[in-house]
Amino acid sequence: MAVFTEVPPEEARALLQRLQLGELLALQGIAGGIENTNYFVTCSEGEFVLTLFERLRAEQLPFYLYLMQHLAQGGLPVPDPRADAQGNIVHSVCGKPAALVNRLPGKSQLAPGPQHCAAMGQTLARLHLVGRSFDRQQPNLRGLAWWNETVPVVLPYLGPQQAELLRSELAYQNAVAASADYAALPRGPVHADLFRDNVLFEGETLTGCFDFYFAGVDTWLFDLAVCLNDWCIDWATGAHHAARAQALLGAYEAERALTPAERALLPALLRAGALRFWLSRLWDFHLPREAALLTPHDPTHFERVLRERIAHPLQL
Ligand SMILES: Nc1ncnc2c1ncn2[C@@H]1O[C@H](COP(=O)(O)OP(=O)(O)O)[C@@H](O)[C@H]1O
Ligand SMILES: N[C@@H](CCOP(=O)(O)O)C(=O)O
Repeated sequence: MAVFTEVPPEEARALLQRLQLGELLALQGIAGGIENTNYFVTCSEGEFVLTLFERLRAEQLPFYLYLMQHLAQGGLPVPDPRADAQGNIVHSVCGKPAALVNRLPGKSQLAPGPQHCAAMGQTLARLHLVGRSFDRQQPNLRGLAWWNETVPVVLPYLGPQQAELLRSELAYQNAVAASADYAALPRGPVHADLFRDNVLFEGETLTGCFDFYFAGVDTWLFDLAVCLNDWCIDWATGAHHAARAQALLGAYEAERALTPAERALLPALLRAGALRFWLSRLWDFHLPREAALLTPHDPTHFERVLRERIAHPLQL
């Protein structure tokens, strides 16, 4: 994690009191994640996760928190935010906007096999389908507009070959986004960061998906591409892993078949998914923030994934 803000026990006790969750038994900073401050909270009413939002504004939070509530009510294994007696699910802790959600069981599977990938594909398709009846709107704030703003910020830190790749990929993605096939892609709420470390398993059963704080309305295909780029590659080289990808895509399509436009644009959106995380990792690496427990992610990994996706476009 990151603990950007140290939460004194009395602040946690005050929140538990407002939410009628009983006595604080333990408060433990979490070493995982890079965006927000997270603590495991144990109290007489159970186990929870307290998140203090460090970069997001309070007005952005209802979209994420109500989306989680909607998906949880739709039967998906996602955290359900706790409300106070007035029904508020955005709280304030240490002067920061905060949420308290149930702690999901299980552990991340960082070396998933085809069965785990199939479970991920099935859950992702269900998430998309249940999300259709969610009526709030918020764009993916790490989408094309953000890429266009961020490329000039990170370019000065790059060597000539990296800079050329970044510029040419951005131009390519702007052209893709202007195409008729792209306009035809089905859209809805997407998680947009469903990496292995944001998913929990017990054995081969998927028991949790969390960290919805990059969610937004975007193409379902982008969400699928983000998953494939993390779950279904050779993690050392960034190369496509056919068996895991077939498992993930097959299980996804058993719930929702891809449209012709989606099949046509999957190679382009795999590149988009790699560009998005190369950019955010470059930003975090070269323009880091202070935090008590923060391990920045390696940007060169997604440069490799992007080069792989360009050199070997996926044929469905
Ligand atoms: N609802 C949850 N249930 C169980 N563990 C959680 C939950 N939310 C967060 N975690 C744990 O906290 C860690 C950091 O959370 P994450 O949302 O990834 O942080 P960040 O928003 O900073 O990226 C995760 O790796 C996981 O171990
Ligand atoms: N998954 C992203 C970064 C976002 O971190 P998370 O801990 O919030 O998932 C990456 O790997 O770059």
